[in-house]
Amino acid sequence: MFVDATDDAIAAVLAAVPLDILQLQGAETPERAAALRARFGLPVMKALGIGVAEDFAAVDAFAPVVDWFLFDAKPPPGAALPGGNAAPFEWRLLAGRVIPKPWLLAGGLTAANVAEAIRTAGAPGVDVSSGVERARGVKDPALIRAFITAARG
Ligand SMILES: O=C(O)c1ccccc1N[C@@H]1O[C@H](COP(=O)(O)O)[C@@H](O)[C@H]1O
Repeated sequence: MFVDATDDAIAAVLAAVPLDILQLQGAETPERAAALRARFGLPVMKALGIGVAEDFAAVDAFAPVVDWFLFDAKPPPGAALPGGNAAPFEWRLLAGRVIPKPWLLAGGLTAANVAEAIRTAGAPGVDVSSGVERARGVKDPALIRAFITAARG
C-alpha cells in the first residue's frame, strides 16, 4: 500500500518484496495511477475516501486506468493518515451502485461488523487493517481468524 509514493520508493519496495498489486491510498490522480501501472506493469487499486454519495464521482475518472477500487472512509478531521483510521462510512451509499471495476470495502471493519457491512454494501470483498490489530501496527492472528470467519458468514 502506497501513499503518494515516488517511483523510486515503489521500486525499492518491489525490489525487496514482490507485490501482486499497487494499492494507492493517497491523493494520486488518474494520470499518476496510469503512469504507475505502465511503469511497473502491475495492476493498480485506487482507494477512494467516501463520505457522501458525490464522492463516487471520482470513479469515472479512475475507471479507465485502474484495475480495482477500494472504498474507504474519508479520514476524520485532523487524522495523520489517509487510511487505516478505523473509521467506517455509510455502507448504504454502495448498495445497488454499479462500479465498473472489481472493488473492495474498507474502513473501520471488525469481526463484529464485517458481515453486516458486506450485506449492506453488497461488497464482493473487504480489506481491513486496524480491526485486526491488538495495538497500533500489531496484527493479531486470533483477530484475523475471527474476522475471516465473520466475513465468510
Ligand atoms: O493501515 C494503515 O496503516 C494505513 C495507513 C495509511 C493509509 C491506509 C492504511 N490502511 C488502509 O486503510 C484501509 C482501512 O483501514 P482500517 O481497517 O480502517 O484500519 C485499509 O484498506 C488499509 O489497507
